[in-house]
Amino acid sequence: MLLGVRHWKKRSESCSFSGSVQATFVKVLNIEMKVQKVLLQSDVHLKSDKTPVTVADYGSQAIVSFVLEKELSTEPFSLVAEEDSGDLRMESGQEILHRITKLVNDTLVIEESYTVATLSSEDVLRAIDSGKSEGGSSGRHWVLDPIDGTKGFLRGDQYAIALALLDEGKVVLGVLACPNLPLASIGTNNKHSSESSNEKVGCLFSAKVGEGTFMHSLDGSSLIKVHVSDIENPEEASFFESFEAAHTSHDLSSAIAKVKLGVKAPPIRIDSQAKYGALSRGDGAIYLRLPCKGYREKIWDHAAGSIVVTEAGGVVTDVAGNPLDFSKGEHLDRDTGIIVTNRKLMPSLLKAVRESIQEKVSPM
Ligand SMILES: Nc1ncnc2c1ncn2[C@@H]1O[C@H](COP(=O)(O)OS(=O)(=O)O)[C@@H](OP(=O)(O)O)[C@H]1O
Ligand SMILES: [Mg+2]
Ligand SMILES: [Mg+2]
Ligand SMILES: [Mg+2]
Repeated sequence: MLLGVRHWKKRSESCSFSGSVQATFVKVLNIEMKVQKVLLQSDVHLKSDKTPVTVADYGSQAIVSFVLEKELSTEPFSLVAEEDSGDLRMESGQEILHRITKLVNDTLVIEESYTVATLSSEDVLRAIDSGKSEGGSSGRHWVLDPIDGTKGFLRGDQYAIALALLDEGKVVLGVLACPNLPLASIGTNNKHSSESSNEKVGCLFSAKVGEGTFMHSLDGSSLIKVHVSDIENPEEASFFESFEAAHTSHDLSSAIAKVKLGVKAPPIRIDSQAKYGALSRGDGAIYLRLPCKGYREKIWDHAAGSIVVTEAGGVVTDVAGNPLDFSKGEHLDRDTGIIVTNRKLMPSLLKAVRESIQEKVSPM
């Protein structure tokens, strides 16, 4: 763990992102893993868009935001993050706010460099609302998904904590923690394999523009540079997609992968940006995300994952083949879907996607 933290610190100095932020980030993970085990139904709430949010989502956002702001006290601080305090400020939100405040204080006490006076509920609300920035094409903005794949988190499956840095609208840093992702490959196209890490679970991916992608184990015992699969024949590629059928069209991706490309392996369906992490180390060669028409993707669902993949040699585009544009505020500006693969497979994948979408629009 410490090895990963020191490594990150060295690579990130020019971006004012110190190792203690990373260390605290890892502490947040440990708390989330604990919360995941004991989570009570009463700790789960539905937001206005009917998606779930838990004490762990709010607690994670408060801690990461609090620590980042402290670390970066000498420069303007801007954070675009998923959660806001609206529901917590209502009468009905007081009980959950109390539990979040306790969780945040319990976590910060463990991290000695942040032992401040106990935070009040108002301090916690303020920390959560630090994430209200809108982002955009100028200056620097941190982008945080405190728990990506909340539905996976609640099932005890995959989830991620995703933090990225935008500079003039481009992603320049990303860190993706996947506490439930095995260190060993979960796919068939694995470039990365480690005999000794077969049983271990918990990976932290980090990427800085121009410097590649690294995978750290959460216990700090290993650190490796990772690369996407170099498979050229689509038939041999395995592909990732969302676990939740409501988040992507499983039928359309099956038509693209099986029918058009001849992919033989069944889809690997996992929650969250853990898909980007797994693809960056070559577990599979393709990630297809084809949401319902009208769904607008948020930048925090893709910023960290996309740099983790591109720095590992992969390509991330919309279905027209254009790079994702993170400079337009909290939404990606297109609603057409996202495809991810290696450079060799991208032309045939793009062609297959285009044809399948066309056939869906005008069935024979
Ligand atoms: N309708 C719809 N379509 C597409 N995407 C949606 C939709 N609703 C939600 N979301 C976002 O999906 C995020 C979860 O990531 P995945 O879809 O990759 O994972 S999974 O569906 O849980 O398998 C999830 O992230 P979190 O809210 O951080 O969990 C949402 O931002
Ligand atoms: Mg959510
Ligand atoms: Mg998310
Ligand atoms: Mg989230």
